[in-house]
Amino acid sequence: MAREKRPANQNTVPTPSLKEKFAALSNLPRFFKLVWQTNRWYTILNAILRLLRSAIPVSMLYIGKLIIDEVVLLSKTAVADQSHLWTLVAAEFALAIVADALSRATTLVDSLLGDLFNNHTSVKIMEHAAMLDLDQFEDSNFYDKLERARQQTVGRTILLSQVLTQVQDLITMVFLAAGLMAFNPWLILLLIIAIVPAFVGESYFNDRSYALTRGQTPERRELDYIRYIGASDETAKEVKLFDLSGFLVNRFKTLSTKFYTDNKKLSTKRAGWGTFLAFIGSAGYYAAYMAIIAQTIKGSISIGTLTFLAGSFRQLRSLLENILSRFTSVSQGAIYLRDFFEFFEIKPRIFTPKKPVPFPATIQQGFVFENVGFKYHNSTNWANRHLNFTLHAGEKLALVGENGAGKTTLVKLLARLYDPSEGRILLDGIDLRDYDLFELRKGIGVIFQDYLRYQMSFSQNIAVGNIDEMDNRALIEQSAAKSLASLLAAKLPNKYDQALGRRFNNGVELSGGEWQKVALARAYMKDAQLLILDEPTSALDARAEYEVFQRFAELTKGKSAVLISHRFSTVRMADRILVLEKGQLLEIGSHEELLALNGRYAELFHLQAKGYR
Ligand SMILES: Nc1ncnc2c1ncn2[C@@H]1O[C@H](COP(=O)(O)OP(=O)(O)OP(=O)(O)O)[C@@H](O)[C@H]1O
Repeated sequence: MAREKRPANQNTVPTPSLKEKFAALSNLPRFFKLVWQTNRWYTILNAILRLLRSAIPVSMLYIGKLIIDEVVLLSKTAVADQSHLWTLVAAEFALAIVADALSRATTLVDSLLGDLFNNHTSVKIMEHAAMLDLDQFEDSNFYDKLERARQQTVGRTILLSQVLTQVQDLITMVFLAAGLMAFNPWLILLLIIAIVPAFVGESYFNDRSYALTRGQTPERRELDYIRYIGASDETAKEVKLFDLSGFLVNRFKTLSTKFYTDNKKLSTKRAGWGTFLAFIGSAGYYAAYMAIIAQTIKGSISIGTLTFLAGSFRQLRSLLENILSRFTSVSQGAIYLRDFFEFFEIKPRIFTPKKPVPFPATIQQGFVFENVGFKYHNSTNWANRHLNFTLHAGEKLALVGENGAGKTTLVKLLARLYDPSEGRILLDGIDLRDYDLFELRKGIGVIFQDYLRYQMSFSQNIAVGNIDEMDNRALIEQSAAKSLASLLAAKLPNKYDQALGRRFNNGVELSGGEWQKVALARAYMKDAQLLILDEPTSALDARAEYEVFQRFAELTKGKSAVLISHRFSTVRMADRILVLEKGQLLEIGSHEELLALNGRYAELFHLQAKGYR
């Protein structure tokens, strides 16, 4: 998409044209559909309340006119019956009460509907984001879009009431204009002349501020990020030891000062022009006022009509001003809506085919890599290339290679977090892409080296391995026993219900190796056909690692497994070892075979063994 390639810099974000703004209004029906879906009863109630409110101003003005005319009449003549006058006053009083009640009811319904809308769209964003691919999350353009969509959920609540108020004001204006036309049509013309300059000014400055905010999205993300690393439990240790706070504060100051200066420049200019244009508007109003006064003196209209016309003119002027300036913010809101809906248009590229093959209950042959190559979308280098090998059913395969050799990428391809850029991966003779994605992910258990340390309870930290079994305490305890995490649970004050991490009250922090045992238990939560452990034991002490792998071999008998480790004491327990270099397969075979080959594996093995001698 051309828009995505545009560097998000304030100077390069063009201001939307009037045509673009009108075009953006076409997003409103879709927006209202979303509002309707949020809560149809509140939407209907809101419409009724606003319709009633729009008739109030003209009715008030008209009753006011009748009251004044009646007072003048009573003061000039000797009529004693004042009942008509008091009826009118009572009517105006009743109307004032109704107006106030309607206004409060509208505010209430607006805010309730707004809150519900906020929740509804936040959930939709979370659901949609969960469907998207890993590589989409690794794209900064995508993040900008996600960020803007998130901002929309709050901003759209305002848009909602703005659009509704706009409609209400338009109807009010029709009522008032009809009254004005009945007495003095040319006043409408004067009104328009008084309003247009202010509108043009508003519109210009709103556009500039939209462009400014939109252009600042990447920097705002950076600002949030700096704020987060500057003060969070996860980063505090490094920030202190490396004494980063000065560096972070400086970066924060630079960015925030730039925002402040940019915004200040615009706001100051806006205030200056706003004052001048408002002056033109006031001059128009007083010209009309003088004309009406002159007519009253001449006797061609009554004093009541004078107050009615002056009131109508004043109200129309502020209504028109509001409507016109609101038009700019509504249309800009509608342009933001485009960002919001565009986010929902991002479709995952990795999905279940229309007629998926069910994932095998027991893998028969295994996984076959046929000339598999993969390149990250933001990289020109191949992370994996020309991979040809078979992971047999029930086989334990270890991946060995230097940092960046492509081991993690290979297992991500197995779990279909990415699809190969070239070649294919077959499972029991069928392309991985033909299987049901959900079943595939259920059938494969993966623990990555950068597994998450959830700030949740001990049992929940294990249950995330198979969230459907969250309440199955027996299974959680069994899994913990398998990974040796159960010994740890026994020592915690609240056992399996112990909150982990320091973020929330009474949380207990674990050591790196202890966290790994907890994460490892996740792998045992499901009866996976293929288990992938990406350096899951790097933080374990030597004895614990030995025990973990002994158990792992026993517990996963008959199941396929892929292990990534830099420790050869672990690696040699595998049936076969695959040595990767620069993304390509260099050697494959059992520990003994590779030693006999005397190639890279043998070299690395002896290198490590020497270190222990
Ligand atoms: N998300 C990504 N986007 C772009 N390039 C990536 C991404 N992840 C990894 N790479 C690159 O792909 C190559 C292979 O990375 P990979 O993580 O698979 O290596 P690895 O063998 O698992 O390394 P390590 O032993 O350090 O964990 C590296 O050159 C790395 O820079």
